[in-house]
Amino acid sequence: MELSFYKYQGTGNDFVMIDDRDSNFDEKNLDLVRSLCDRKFGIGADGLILIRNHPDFDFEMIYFNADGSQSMCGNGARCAVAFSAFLGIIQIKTSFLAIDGPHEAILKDGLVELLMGNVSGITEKGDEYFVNTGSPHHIRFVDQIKNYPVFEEGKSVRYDQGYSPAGTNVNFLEENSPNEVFVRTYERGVENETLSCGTGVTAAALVFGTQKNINHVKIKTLGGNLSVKFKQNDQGQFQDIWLIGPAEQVFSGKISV
Ligand SMILES: N[C@@H](CCC[C@H](N)C(=O)O)C(=O)O
Repeated sequence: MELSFYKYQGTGNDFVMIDDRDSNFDEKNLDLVRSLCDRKFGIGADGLILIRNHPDFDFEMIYFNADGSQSMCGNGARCAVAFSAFLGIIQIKTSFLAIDGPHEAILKDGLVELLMGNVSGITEKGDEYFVNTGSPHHIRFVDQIKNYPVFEEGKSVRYDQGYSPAGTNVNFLEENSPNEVFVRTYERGVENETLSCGTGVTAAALVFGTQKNINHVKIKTLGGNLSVKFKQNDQGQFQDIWLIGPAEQVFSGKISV
């Protein structure tokens, strides 16, 4: 059988996208997800996304990491919005469902603005932090980030007993300026550093923005630039969190499965 697919990337976080409005893709077939994401034997991607119909939303995004596990994906959601516009499902604004609940998004100035779920707060872990932005994220500030051993240190925190059994994504941050931070992320489910992680840079922006007392943070990643805007209430909860950045189609094709 031949499967039609599209390949998207959002600041270098790359995804196999499948128009599954007919619900033909067997989402229990994790071997198929893994083989499609394989960079040697398949299409190659950090994750795979199914776009499905939903009675109450413009569409439903079903996201898988490259290893077949599931969580919320910020860059993947921005790509899903761009893909849904390409398919003609949406125009400028959308309301869609993801694993962590409903989201809104706007296509504006060639970028995708994604409304993230509310965040209950930041947990301090010594001089490091934990934030759940739909996916779990550990945050560590480092010096000389471009030379930092992200794979080794990220893997060590990801498998730390304190995060067992679910594990966590791990983000390393360095301040570039009072309103800009460089972020590198080790991603659970990819089990490697990715060029960018949307839920990760959102977590990073909430920590950095709180420290600097600002509510608009610019982010640089190895894969490009993003920004995050948010509001914080007196109880330390975050709302109106917008992740903003590019999402582009790279190629499309058919693969035998
Ligand atoms: N790349 C994603 C995050 C995907 C989920 C993560 N790997 C996890 O399993 O928690 C993003 O852009 O948010």
